[in-house]
Amino acid sequence: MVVSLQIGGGRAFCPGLGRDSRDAVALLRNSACRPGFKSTGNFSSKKKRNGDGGTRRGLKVCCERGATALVEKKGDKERQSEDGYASQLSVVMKFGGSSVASAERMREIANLILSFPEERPVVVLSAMGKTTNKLLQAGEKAVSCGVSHVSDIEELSFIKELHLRTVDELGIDKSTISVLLDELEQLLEGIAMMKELTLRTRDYLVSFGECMSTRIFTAYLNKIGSKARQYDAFHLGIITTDDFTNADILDVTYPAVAKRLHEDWINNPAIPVVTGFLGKGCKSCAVTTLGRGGSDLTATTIGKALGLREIQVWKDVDGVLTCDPNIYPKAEPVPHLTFEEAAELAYFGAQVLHPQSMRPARESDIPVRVKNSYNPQAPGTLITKARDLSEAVLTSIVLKSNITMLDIVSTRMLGQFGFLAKVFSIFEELGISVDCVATSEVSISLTLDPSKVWSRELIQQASELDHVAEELQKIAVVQLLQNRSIISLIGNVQKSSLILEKAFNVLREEGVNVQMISQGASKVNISLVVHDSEAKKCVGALHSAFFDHADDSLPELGSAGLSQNGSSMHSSIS
Ligand SMILES: Nc1ncnc2c1ncn2[C@@H]1O[C@H](COP(=O)(O)OP(=O)(O)O)[C@@H](O)[C@H]1O
Ligand SMILES: N[C@@H](CC(=O)OP(=O)(O)O)C(=O)O
Repeated sequence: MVVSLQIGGGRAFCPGLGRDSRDAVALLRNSACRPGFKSTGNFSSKKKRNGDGGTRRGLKVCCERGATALVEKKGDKERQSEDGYASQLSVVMKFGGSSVASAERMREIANLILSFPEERPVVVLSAMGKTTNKLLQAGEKAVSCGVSHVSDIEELSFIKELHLRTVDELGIDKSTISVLLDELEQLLEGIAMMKELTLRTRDYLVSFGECMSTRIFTAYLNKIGSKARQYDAFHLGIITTDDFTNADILDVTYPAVAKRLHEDWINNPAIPVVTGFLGKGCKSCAVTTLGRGGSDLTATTIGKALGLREIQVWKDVDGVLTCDPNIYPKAEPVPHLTFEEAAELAYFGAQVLHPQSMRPARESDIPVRVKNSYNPQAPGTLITKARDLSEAVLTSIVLKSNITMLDIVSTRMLGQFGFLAKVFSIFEELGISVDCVATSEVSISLTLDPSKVWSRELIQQASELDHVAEELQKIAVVQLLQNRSIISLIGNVQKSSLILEKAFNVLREEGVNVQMISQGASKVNISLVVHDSEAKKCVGALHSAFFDHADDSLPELGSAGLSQNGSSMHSSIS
């Protein structure tokens, strides 16, 4: 593109500027500066008064001779990072464990990143392959194996071998990770000595995975001539609550991360490579983790902090699929989702996205693209604020197994007020999170969120459930139903009657009794609770009915499932 750039009187003008001002930055950086004015790469956003009294946003560009050019921005509103600067970085590219599982995969990922020369990415990485699980298993074994046997722990040998082999195959220096491997062994010896693995230690233990993968990848990028800089999230400014193993990101994170990445880039541009999944506890200052799969949340947090154009999460599947492919292999990619649909899908158990990861993206309205690092040509799934739902019926089916359901029937008179409040105050007091709820005047069915008790010991979970039942029994008859599954139908709930009719026809044909139905205020999700033993069969049959024939016409009418109202079935469709 020919760009006429005049620098003089503090003003530069680029006619035909591309889709946003970052194009101008790229042009300036490369060749567009007038001879004698070489861009220093120091750009910041500035508002300029225009003729009719309004303001237009432009880029203040500092050039080598100290001249200042103002590049007018036309078109879209320019994105601002949390520290007020226009970000020089354009996208986040997050790669999950399977995308960085070996030296070969790391080479492919490096090529993939470099195949987008127009992008200036922030790279977020998970630990290599199964490293996180192996670290946790090693920690469990260390508790009981005795200090002198730590070096024999199979998982420790696996981790050492994998990382040393990777370093070797990539031709980078062993010292990149050897200190960390020594520290890891010492930590396991400490666990063996103490004979305990606290949640805090567990987080520190798993952090070795991301700390090693990012160091290896950064060294490799530098080796092949692409300047990169490694960051540990806990030193970058990702500040969290002190809820070890399931920490929440605090708002102070956004300006801190923006400032650090921005300043480093200005002083010495290099591709930032950040550890996913990790943070720093606000009070403890110890390493925390964001819950399993938390690197997705790291990516969207950085995207929001810097006000980037797009957040990409690269996985081992062609995007978000109509169903978990491990449950139903014929699942197909969903081209477009809203933040709300994606959040609901993740929250109700689709492993493909971390449950909290959509929040920062939605708050800053930054599109998230889910792509396949094994098949980069596949279009993937685009997640945005809104999409055309006029033709949409069902988007995806999600299965969450092994959940506990409670049927609670009041022992007081019909219509007794305060019953629901009392029940929920018991859950609040005990710090237990509830997933799905369906109510009538004197009874409640609900399911408990397993992710919130995921980190607790099984034994502790069992005694907590007993405690809940004990408290509830003071005001109600309580039935604890275990081994249940929630099947969530994510879709256009404007068509809920069609979805329910079709779904219940299918379930009737399968001879399955639904034990609870819940449709929340989000209007994108209808949840059905069935017994674990029937759940996979139901998902397969529902998928065939809704997706495999691409035929969403009304099913034959019949006395379908809505007329099944066993004692524990509630419908709270609003
Ligand atoms: N609806 C779904 N769409 C896509 N993948 C799903 C879905 N439900 C479950 N999965 C599983 O999620 C995996 C991808 O998520 P994850 O393992 O966290 O990726 P990564 O480690 O690359 O971030 C897939 O391999 C697939 O087995
Ligand atoms: N390594 C962490 C964090 C993570 O996000 O992993 P992945 O992107 O591979 O799901 C985990 O296994 O939970």
